[in-house]
Amino acid sequence: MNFFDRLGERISAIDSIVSVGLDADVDRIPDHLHDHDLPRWAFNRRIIDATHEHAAAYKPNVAFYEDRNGWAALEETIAYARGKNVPVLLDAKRGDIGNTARKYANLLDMADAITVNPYMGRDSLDPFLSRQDKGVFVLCRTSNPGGTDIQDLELASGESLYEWVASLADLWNANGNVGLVVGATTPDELEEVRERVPDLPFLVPGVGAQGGDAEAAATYATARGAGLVNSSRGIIFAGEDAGEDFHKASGQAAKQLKKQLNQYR
Ligand SMILES: O=C(O)c1cc(=O)[nH]c(=O)n1[C@@H]1O[C@H](COP(=O)(O)O)[C@@H](O)[C@H]1O
Repeated sequence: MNFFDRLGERISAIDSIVSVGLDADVDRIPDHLHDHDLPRWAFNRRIIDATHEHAAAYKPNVAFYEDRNGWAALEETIAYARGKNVPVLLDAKRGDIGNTARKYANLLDMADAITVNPYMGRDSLDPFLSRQDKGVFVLCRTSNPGGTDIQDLELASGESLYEWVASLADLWNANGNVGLVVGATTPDELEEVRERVPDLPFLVPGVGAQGGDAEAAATYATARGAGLVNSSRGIIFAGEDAGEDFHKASGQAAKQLKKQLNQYR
């Protein structure tokens, strides 16, 4: 089954478009977990137990696992999340020449979807796009302040680069497996991109810690029954000062975000 059909089923089943970002910053996980062999896995397991009823997807950002023991923690985390029937979107932002991209695309063997960077063009994404059963989220208008530096540049056609990327991604969607990443910190752009590509589901990061617009995020994220609004630090570190009970606050934060977003869907 196509990734977005599976995601749509998950969203309907739990009535939630929340993506829980598993950005397990080793410097912020509670002290008592540092006795474990894989502290990030111990942390994520508790977060998943506390949040899975509200999680349409989990989104581990690989940056938080790219060091010694990180990969083992990531593998355990992904297997556990998928074991709970929650799709896993690997936030890897890959994109390289075709020969290298072929190898990067092997990441999809362990996850349900991935984020990719379109800067190097179509051939750099082909190895991902050809995986018909997996989701491919193309960076379009990112949530960070520097998102304006390149993505907002006006092309000769009068449209901006991020608008052009949205249209290209639509062309690349022959397998029905392409989505876009559009940040919640730029609600006007979210609306514009949604008008331009009515059929592409969005991953909308930037609510919570980055202060993005939850109403706009929920209003524009969904297409073909699928779409995600992600919060990472706002959920997983909600109980940072609660010691051994840290995960309870994360469960509450995920539930709260679900309710907030559901007001606008
Ligand atoms: O691709 C992403 O997920 C992403 C794109 C973007 O434009 N902005 C953005 O914040 N992200 C990721 O989404 C997560 C946001 O984390 P919080 O700010 O803690 O909610 C991080 O993993 C970011 O790398």
